[in-house]
Amino acid sequence: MAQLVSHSIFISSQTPLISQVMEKGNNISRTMSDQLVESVAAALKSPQSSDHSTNSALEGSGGLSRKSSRRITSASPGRGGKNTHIRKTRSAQMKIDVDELTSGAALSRASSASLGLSFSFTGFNMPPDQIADTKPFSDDDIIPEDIEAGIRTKTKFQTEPTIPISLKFSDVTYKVVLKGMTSSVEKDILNGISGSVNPGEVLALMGPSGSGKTSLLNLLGGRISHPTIGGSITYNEQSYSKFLKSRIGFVTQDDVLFPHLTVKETLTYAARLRLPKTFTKEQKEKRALDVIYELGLERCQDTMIGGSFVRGVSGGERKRVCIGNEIIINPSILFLDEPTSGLDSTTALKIVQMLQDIAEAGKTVVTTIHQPSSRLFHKFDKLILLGKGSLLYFGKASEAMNYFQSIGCSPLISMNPAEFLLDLANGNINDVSVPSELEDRVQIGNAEVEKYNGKPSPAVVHEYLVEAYESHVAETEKKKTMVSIPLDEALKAKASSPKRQWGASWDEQFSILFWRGIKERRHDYFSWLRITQVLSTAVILGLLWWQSDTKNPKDLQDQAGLLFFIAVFWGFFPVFTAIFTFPQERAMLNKERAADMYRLSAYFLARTTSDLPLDLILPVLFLLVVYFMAGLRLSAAPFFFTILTVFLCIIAAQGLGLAIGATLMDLKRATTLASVTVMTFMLAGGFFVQRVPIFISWIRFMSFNYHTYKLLLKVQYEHFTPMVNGVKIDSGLTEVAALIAMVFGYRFLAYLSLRRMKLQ
Ligand SMILES: Nc1ncnc2c1ncn2[C@@H]1O[C@H](COP(=O)(O)OP(=O)(O)OP(=O)(O)O)[C@@H](O)[C@H]1O
Repeated sequence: MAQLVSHSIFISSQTPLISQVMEKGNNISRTMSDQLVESVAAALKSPQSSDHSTNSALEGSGGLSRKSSRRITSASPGRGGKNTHIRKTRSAQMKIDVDELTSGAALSRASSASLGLSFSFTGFNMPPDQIADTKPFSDDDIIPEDIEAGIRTKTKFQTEPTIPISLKFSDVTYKVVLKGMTSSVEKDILNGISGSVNPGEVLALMGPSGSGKTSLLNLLGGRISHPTIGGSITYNEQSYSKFLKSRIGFVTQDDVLFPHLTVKETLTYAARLRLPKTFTKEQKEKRALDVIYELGLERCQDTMIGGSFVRGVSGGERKRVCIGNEIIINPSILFLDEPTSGLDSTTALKIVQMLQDIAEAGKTVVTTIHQPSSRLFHKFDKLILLGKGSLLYFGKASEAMNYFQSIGCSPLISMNPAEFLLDLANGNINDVSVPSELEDRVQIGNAEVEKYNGKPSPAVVHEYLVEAYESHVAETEKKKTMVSIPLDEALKAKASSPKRQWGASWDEQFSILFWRGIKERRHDYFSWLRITQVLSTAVILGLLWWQSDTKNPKDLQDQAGLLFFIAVFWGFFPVFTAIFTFPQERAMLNKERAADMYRLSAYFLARTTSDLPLDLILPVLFLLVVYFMAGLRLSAAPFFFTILTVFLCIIAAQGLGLAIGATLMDLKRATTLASVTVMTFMLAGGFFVQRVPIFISWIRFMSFNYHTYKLLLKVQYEHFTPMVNGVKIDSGLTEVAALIAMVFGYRFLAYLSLRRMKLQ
C-alpha cells in the first residue's frame, strides 16, 4: 500500500515533466516520447508492475527524457532561474533540498530512495550492449551545443540501492609537528572547519594551493588518524567505523594503478576484490563491464594503463579508470582529490557532470577542485572556500557570490566566479572592490602599504574574510549542521558497525591477487633483456669451465670455483629483484588496504608466491647450459639436486630482499643495506677464506651462499672426497634446515614489517 501511494506521488510529480516532454516533442524523438507515455499509462493501469515499467520508462528511456527536459528547461524563456528547481523536482527521490534537510524530511526521502523504496533505481540491469547503445561517456557523445549549455547527452549513472550517508563536520582542526634539526614546531593545517554534505549533493572544496583542501578531504574520508586532529566528523551522526571503509570511495590526486594491466583487467580485479560476497564472479565481471561503458572506456578497455616507461591510455582515461575503481563498489560517499587536474575543459566538464549524476543517484560526493571554469563551478551544490587552512565560506555554491557581495567584496570586471573566489582567498584584490572597513585597516606608514600600493595586504584581506565569515555565517551554518537528521535506526547501526566487510574470502583474495601479480609482471619476466642476461652469463661460464674435470686437486679446486660462483650468482640476483617488491607497491598497498580490499596475509602470500613459478624458470635455463657445457657430474640425480639446491638458495635470498625492502620501504637505503649484506654473505661463503676468526665465524651460518655452496659440493663430490677446499662435506641436513629457516624467517620478518607500516 505504501508503495502504491508513493508510486502515485511519483507519477504525479512526474506528470508536468512528461507533459512538457510531450509539448516539446520536437526536441525528442517521437518514438521515445510515445514509449514513455505508453509505459506510464501501463504503469498507472498496473500498480503491481508499476515500479519496473515506470522505472524503465523514465530511466531506460530516461537518458532521452532527462536530456530533453534539460533542454526544455534551458530553452524555455523565463525559466532560466528554475533550471535547478526542475532538475530537483525530477529527481525528487534522490536529490535533497538543503533547506528541507533541517526538517529531516528530505533525508528520509533520500534514504528510502537509496534503499530502493522508490522508483528511480534500476540497478545495473542493462546489458552492456544496450548500455553501449546509449554511449554514456564517449568522447564522441558530446555535441558542441550541449557542451556550451553544460549539458551532457547521456544516461545517468545507475546503480543498485546503497546506504545514504550524511557527512557532518564541526570545528575540525589539524596540526602537524615539523621536526627540525634542533627543535620541533607545530604547524596549523586546518583551523576549525565546519560544514555538512548530504546524499544527493556535490560539495566542492576550493582554495589556493596549500590552503588545506587535500588535508580536509583526507580527514573527512577517514584517511588520517592523528592525535592532533580536533573537532568532530560524523557519518549519519556516528563516528568513523571500519564498516565505512567498504562504503567510501576515495579517488586520490595521484593515479595509483598497475601500469601493465589493461583497463578491463584493472576494473575486473577491483570488482572481484571489492564487491560483496553476495555477488557471483560473473556478476562482478559484468559490473566491471558496466562501469567501463558508463565511463566511456570501451574503446580503450584492452589498452594497458601505462606509466612512466610504458605508453598507455591518456591522462583523462586514466583518471576515469581511477574513478571507476571507486564507483565500482557503488559507494555511499565518494571523495575525489582534484579529479579534473591536468585535463582539458571538455573532459573536466564530463567528469564533473558524472559526479553530479552519481550524486543524483543518492550518493554523497565531496571533491577538491583547483580552478574550475564557470561551467564547472555551477555544477556544485555546496562549496567550501579555504584560505590558509581557515574557512572563508561554506554554503550553497550558487550563493557564494551574493555572500561576498554582502560583505562588500565584488568583482570590478566580469570574471569567472571561481577565479574571483580564489583571488579573494589568496588575498589578491586587484579588480575587486573592497569595503571601506577593509580599506580602513591599511595603516599609513606601515612598510606593507608601500608594497601593495596603498591597498590592504593579503594577510589583512585574509583576516577580514575569516572574521566576516565568523560573524555573518558561521553560527547559522553550524546550527544547521547540528540539526539531527532522522534516519532509519537499522541503517544507523549498520553504518556504524565496527565489522569489516571483505568482498572476497581469503582463498579468493589470494587467488585474485596471485593472478593479478602474474599478469602485471609477465612483461618483466619474459623480457628478452633478462633472459639474455642469464643465458649470456651461462654461456660465458660454460666456455670458461668448458668440460672441466676433477681428476686432480687443482682441477677439483677450479670446478669448485664454478660451484661457488653459481651459489653467489643465484644469491645475488634474487635479493636485488625482491628488494623492489614492497617499496614499489607501497602506494598501491596503502590505497588498497585503506579501502579494505584484502587481508594483508592474502596479499603477502600472493605477492611472494606469484613470482616463484617465473623466478624458477630462469635458473633451469641457466643450469641446462652451464651444467653440460662445464661437464658437471653427468647423472640424473645430481642434476636434479643441483636444481633443487639453487631453487632453495633463490627462495632464501628472495626472503632477505623482501625483508630488507619491507623494513626500510626506501629503495636507496634498501639497496645500500642489501649490497653490504650480500657482500658479507659472499665473503663468508667458504670459498675465499677458510680460517675465519672464531668471534665472527657465526656469520657463515647466516650466509645462504655458504649453505648453497656446501650443498653443491656434496651433490658433486660426496662420492669420492670428504673435503673440498677446506670445506667438509657432511649429510647436508644442517644446510637444508638453515636454508628452509631462512625461507620462512626472512618472510616472516617482511610480513611483520608490513604490518608495522600499517600501524604507523
Ligand atoms: N604531514 C604534513 N607535514 C607537513 N606539512 C603538511 C603535512 N600535511 C599537509 N601539510 C602542509 O599543509 C598545507 C596544506 O596542504 P594540502 O595538501 O592539504 O593543501 P592543498 O590545498 O590540497 O594544496 P594543493 O592544491 O597544492 O594540493 C601545505 O602547506 C602542506 O605543506
